[in-house]
Amino acid sequence: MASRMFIRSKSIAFNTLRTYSSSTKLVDVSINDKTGIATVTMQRPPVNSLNLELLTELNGALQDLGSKKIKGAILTSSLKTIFSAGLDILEMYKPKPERASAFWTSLQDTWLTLYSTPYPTVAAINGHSPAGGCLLSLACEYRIMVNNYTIGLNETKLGIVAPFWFVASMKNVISHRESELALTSGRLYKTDEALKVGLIDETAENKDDALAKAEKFFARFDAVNPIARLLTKQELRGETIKELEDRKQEDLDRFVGFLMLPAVQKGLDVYLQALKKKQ
Ligand SMILES: CCCCC/C=C\C/C=C\C/C=C/C(=O)SCCNC(=O)CCNC(=O)[C@H](O)C(C)(C)COP(=O)(O)OP(=O)(O)OC[C@H]1O[C@@H](n2cnc3c(N)ncnc32)[C@H](O)[C@@H]1OP(=O)(O)O
Repeated sequence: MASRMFIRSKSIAFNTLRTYSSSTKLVDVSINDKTGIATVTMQRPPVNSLNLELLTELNGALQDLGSKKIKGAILTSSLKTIFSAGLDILEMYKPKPERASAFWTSLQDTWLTLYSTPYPTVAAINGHSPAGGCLLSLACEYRIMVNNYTIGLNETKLGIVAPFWFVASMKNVISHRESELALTSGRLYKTDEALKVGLIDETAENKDDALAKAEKFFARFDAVNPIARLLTKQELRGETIKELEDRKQEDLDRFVGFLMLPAVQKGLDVYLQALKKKQ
């Protein structure tokens, strides 16, 4: 990507741990030379809502890492209290069909990339993570969440429906029963509740604690053959990936068609007004 800036800073004393860094406007990537761990940071204030541009940059960054020798990648946020507010509602509210198609395709592609990375992935969830934010976390292999925030697939609360691959992402992590209860009611779990049902794997005191715990997770693979690890991951995730690949166009058509329904637009309008009135 033309706007991407590559910096190699081996000789800079204050930055010796960050020998590779690639930063776009919305996504920062740094690789710690000592640990081999990449940190991918979403940085779209105020809430890291996932619009076409953020998704495109995120997908590009995750793909680039596939060609580097890294031990693992951590997905996190630059914001103090929000991991990601999910899909940018403004991409779905009164959309132009071409933009809506490009937007949804970029979400499908980002999920496919993240769900199938050759390197291990951890979501360091350092803030609220509703809907699309939860989806990104679910696509990682391990989730560590800072205390006192919320996470879940709350689509029904917006009058929209989580597509089959959102549902599959959830069902591959927590039980079918718990998924049904959570998705139909649009439940957002607090950190400790999410831990109880297995939606997250560990809690953390703060972001630094989450990053330290992510490093420990990657260390589990020190004594594991990387090819065996990757083939096992592919075996476990392959069916879900194939289903979206096979049904990509159908899923896109459903999304765009769904957005054009007056009742859906009305629901989004009400939700947006409620968000704004909150202050
Ligand atoms: C069978 C057919 C299937 C077809 C498929 C069809 C449809 C499915 C499609 C998609 C699935 C959807 C997935 C989603 O991700 S939808 C998005 C869901 N997200 C949310 O519900 C989160 C909403 N936000 C919040 O709850 C809060 O903002 C927060 C994240 C908890 C942060 O709270 P805080 O108090 O810190 O901030 P504010 O609430 O004041 O927000 C600041 C500012 O940001 C705006 N904003 C918040 N979230 C979003 C968002 N997701 N998109 C766009 N904008 C957002 C908010 O309105 C404020 O704006 P302002 O202008 O007032 O400053």
